[in-house]
Amino acid sequence: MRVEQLPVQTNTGNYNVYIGKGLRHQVETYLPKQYNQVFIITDSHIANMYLNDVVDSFSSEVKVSTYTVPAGENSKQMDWFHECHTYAIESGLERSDLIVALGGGVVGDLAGFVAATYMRGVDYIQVPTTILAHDSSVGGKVAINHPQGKNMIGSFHQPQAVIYDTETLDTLPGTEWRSGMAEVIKHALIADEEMLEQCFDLPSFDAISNETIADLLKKGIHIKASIVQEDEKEKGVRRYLNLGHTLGHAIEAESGYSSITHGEAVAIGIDFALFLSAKQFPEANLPNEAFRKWLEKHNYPLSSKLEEYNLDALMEKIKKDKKNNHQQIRIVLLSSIGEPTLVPYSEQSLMAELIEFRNEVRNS
Ligand SMILES: NC(=O)c1ccc[n+]([C@@H]2O[C@H](COP(=O)([O-])OP(=O)(O)OC[C@H]3O[C@@H](n4cnc5c(N)ncnc54)[C@H](O)[C@@H]3O)[C@@H](O)[C@H]2O)c1
Ligand SMILES: O=C(O)C(=O)C[C@@H](O)[C@H](O)[C@H](O)COP(=O)(O)O
Ligand SMILES: [Zn+2]
Repeated sequence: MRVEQLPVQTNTGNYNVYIGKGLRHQVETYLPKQYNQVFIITDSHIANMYLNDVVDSFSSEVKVSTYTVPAGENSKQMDWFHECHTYAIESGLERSDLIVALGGGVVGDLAGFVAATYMRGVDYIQVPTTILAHDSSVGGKVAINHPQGKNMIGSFHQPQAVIYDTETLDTLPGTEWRSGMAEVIKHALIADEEMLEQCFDLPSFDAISNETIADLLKKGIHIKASIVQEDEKEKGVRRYLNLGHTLGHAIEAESGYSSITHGEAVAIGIDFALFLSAKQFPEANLPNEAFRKWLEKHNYPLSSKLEEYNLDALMEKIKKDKKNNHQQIRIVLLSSIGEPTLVPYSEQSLMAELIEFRNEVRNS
């Protein structure tokens, strides 16, 4: 079995992303140092499938405790964050110990934020189990949601390692493939035209070979790591990783973090960003038609979802987006494939665009 190692170097820490089959059985082997105690945070779906494997991967000298939150985005909130802290204290977790985030982006963001704050910060590792987590496990953004906005309470806290067992993807449901592939194609759109063509040419997600998905995940991780290395705390180019997220996050918050996945919401947001990009950069050769076809081919919700939301309510959420500056809304657009840029909009002009976009989707 081939294990690949992708380095990530940031101002606050360097670490490796290990990617290969069966790595959940060897988690301890890939840790950069020894820990006396580890505290594994996971969710109720993953606990049934992979928790025992990860627990068993530690030698008997290491004390292992585990905590399981309900599966789903609603665990990325204050009550569960507090519960994790309570259980960590009761388990006797010390400052020199390790937190393990075993799961998708929800567990990764929650457990990462627990690690960033427990005793003012302890080490943690990411053990991702979803396609989407090729994005969330790298780069150190950790957070929980607020009813008024996505990831509103959080920190930057880099993991000590990312140990990505691609075998776990065998059990991932179709909806979660769809969610994760939206972040894969996002990485392609902002940085790699060849990868974008590869995404457009994919067969249905359940027919993608192990080699192809591993290749796409590595390309996505490489793009993400390069951007994070240049701008760890999102003062500049890291904002480009937010392509599709201005509208995407507003949709998620409006849905009460329940009826749509992160990636599906981001996919709608990317479609909107491409719509705006074509107007801002009329000379550019943008893949709007190909992207829309890709959404249709893979059954992403678009028109049905857009009809569900009140545009004024979405705008209220957009006005709280973290990229905004001096009350000005700023959206990531593409001036061409691989050339993202941040474009300011007034509330009025963006509302006019949202209305036009919804009409365009209705008529398409
Ligand atoms: N920190 C970042 O940089 C970053 C980047 C992208 C997304 N995110 C965040 O990630 C979250 C979404 O992550 P996600 O899409 O992984 O969702 P998730 O963690 O909720 O996982 C999706 C679902 O799949 C289940 N699951 C996970 N792995 C499985 C497996 N191998 N087999 C079967 N079922 C499995 C989970 O139990 C859950 O029900 C959002 O909160 C988003 O904001 C963070
Ligand atoms: O890592 C980043 O930076 C990203 O923007 C990646 C996004 O895919 C991810 O959803 C992230 O959590 C969004 O961060 P936020 O700061 O917009 O909440
Ligand atoms: Zn995202």
